[in-house]
Amino acid sequence: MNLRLNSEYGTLRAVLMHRPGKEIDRLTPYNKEFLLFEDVPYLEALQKEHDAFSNLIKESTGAKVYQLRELLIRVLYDRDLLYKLMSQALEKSGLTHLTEIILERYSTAECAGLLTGGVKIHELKRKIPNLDAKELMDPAFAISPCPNLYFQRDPIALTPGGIIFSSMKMEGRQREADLLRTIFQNHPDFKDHVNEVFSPAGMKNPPCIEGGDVIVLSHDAIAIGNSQRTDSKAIYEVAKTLIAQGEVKRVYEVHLPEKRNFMHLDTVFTVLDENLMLTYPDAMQAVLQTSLYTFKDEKNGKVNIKREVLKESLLTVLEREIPHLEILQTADGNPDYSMREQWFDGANVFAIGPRRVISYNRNIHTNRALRQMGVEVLEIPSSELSRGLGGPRCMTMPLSRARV
Ligand SMILES: NC(=O)NCCC[C@H](N)C(=O)O
Repeated sequence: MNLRLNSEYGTLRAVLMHRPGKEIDRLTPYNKEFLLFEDVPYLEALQKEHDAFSNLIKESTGAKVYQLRELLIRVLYDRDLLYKLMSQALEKSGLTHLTEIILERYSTAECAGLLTGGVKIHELKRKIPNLDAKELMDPAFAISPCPNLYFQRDPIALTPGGIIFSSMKMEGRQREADLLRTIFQNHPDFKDHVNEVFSPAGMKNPPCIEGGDVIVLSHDAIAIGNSQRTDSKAIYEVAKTLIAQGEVKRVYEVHLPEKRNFMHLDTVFTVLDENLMLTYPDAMQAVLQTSLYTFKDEKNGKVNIKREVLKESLLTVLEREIPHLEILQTADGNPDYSMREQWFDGANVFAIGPRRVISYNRNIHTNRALRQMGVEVLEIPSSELSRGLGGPRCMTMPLSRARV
């Protein structure tokens, strides 16, 4: 498998997803904000909705759906990797000294469960009666849960030049990136196909970047949101690597306001075909500025890039990049409905092929507008899935698409 993507809409061949589990049941009214949820979902219903989504992908495309849990268990059979991930996970609570005993008492599959679903002190005490963690209260987390793990778009990103390992801004999501990096660098299906464009591993204070901010625009260009989650410094590093490789000629840095509903670039637009985009109309106005990185020169074998601040609106920039671009607005531009539907990720549909998308059923006005434009819209239930403030694109990490 060639872990590179040259479009957002080539027919889907393989995708990575995570069926939500125990980690969702860790959410309470008191920790939901820290853990980046708008509400406390009902796990069983959430799983049913997620199953409907993954089954629909399989039925409509025949694509292989990888499940994160299975990939994780496979790599954790390597004891050294398991040790490393477990002790990293215990660092925040100051309990790294428990790594060895946890590995002794829990099976590999159970350890995968601890790494994704988290574990509390009193739960550990049931398995390890004389647990040495007196300084911590029983209800405290020894390992914090990863309830956002079903948003597989964010811990990595695939570009035409290879893979970006995210460095996640919010504390509640940072461990997700460690899990994904470990899987891709070690799983036999992937490890020999990793061409690293960016990784925070080994950096002291890595700049942040999240997959939801990375969008392939055309054969020559990608856009990266400078957002609540992604820093300018990381965009510069990614642009330098991609342009030096020659896989991408232009990298656009799109400055978004730091607002919860614009958290990533893919919450404000998605690409549905060579020249069709779905956008949230307010976001087009809200974009503060767009900058462009291109090749500058090569000195002593090192490629330098240049950055120019573009004076036009984002719309003009996109229209220049994508000839004959058609823009469809969420809820067909109706100001009330588009605001409502963008909150439930109306602009965040998942393209499974050119002009073929999967969308939340609740976004009825956007879905109608898509159909009127000739786009095939497959719908999934969304009462619970949407409570995490992410949509179908956010929940999927395409690993292979037909080249376009
Ligand atoms: N690409 C995306 O927009 N992903 C959605 C992430 C939602 C998650 N609750 C978060 O706040 O990070």
